Amino acid sequence: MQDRLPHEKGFHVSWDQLHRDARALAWRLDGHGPDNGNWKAVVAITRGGMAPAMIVARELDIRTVDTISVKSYNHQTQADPKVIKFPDMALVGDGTGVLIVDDLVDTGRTLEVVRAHMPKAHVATVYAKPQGRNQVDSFITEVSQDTWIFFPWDMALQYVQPYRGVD
Ligand SMILES: O=P(O)(O)OC[C@H]1O[C@H](OP(=O)(O)OP(=O)(O)O)[C@H](O)[C@@H]1O
Ligand SMILES: Nc1nc2[nH]cnc2c(=O)[nH]1
Ligand SMILES: [Mg+2]
Repeated sequence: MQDRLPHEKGFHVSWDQLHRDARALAWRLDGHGPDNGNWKAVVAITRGGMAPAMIVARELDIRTVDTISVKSYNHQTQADPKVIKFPDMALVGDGTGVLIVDDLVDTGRTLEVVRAHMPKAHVATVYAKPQGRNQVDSFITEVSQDTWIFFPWDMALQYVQPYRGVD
């Protein structure tokens, strides 16, 4: 058995796939906000949540978009998550009517920190791993805990050797 090829070592998400999955997330959330089905605002968890948050906000016609910046991973190694920039807390309050959007939940530690500041918000991610799934109210696709998800902003198209490579 050969070593796995680079494109087999994780779950690789294209821009197109991300767009479809973020739209599916918006479809799931549509009409479920607390104000006659409407949501008050979207808060993206930077940086990975920004692209999905933009797509969700566009689909649900939510014009108020803010960010919360959490720093935890250095490449694939996790440190203690820290909030380094808060959203406008006067706007988001306890989180009622607020959609918090991130690209994925892995261990759930990032969301644990974010939820502590907006306990009534609805948390939505596009992808979820089992360990962090309970931190999320809505998600689209689950992958196994040992899968690394590669996002389009972290990748480039490149040549790969065929399975039966030439010597
Ligand atoms: O559930 P957890 O184990 O806490 O991991 C999930 C978080 O990790 C990644 O962000 P990262 O901290 O790498 O920063 P980035 O979004 O700026 O790339 C991802 O975008 C989530 O926000
Ligand atoms: N890109 C990426 N960032 C992460 N942060 C925590 N888990 C992951 C993952 O699977 N992929
Ligand atoms: Mg992130």
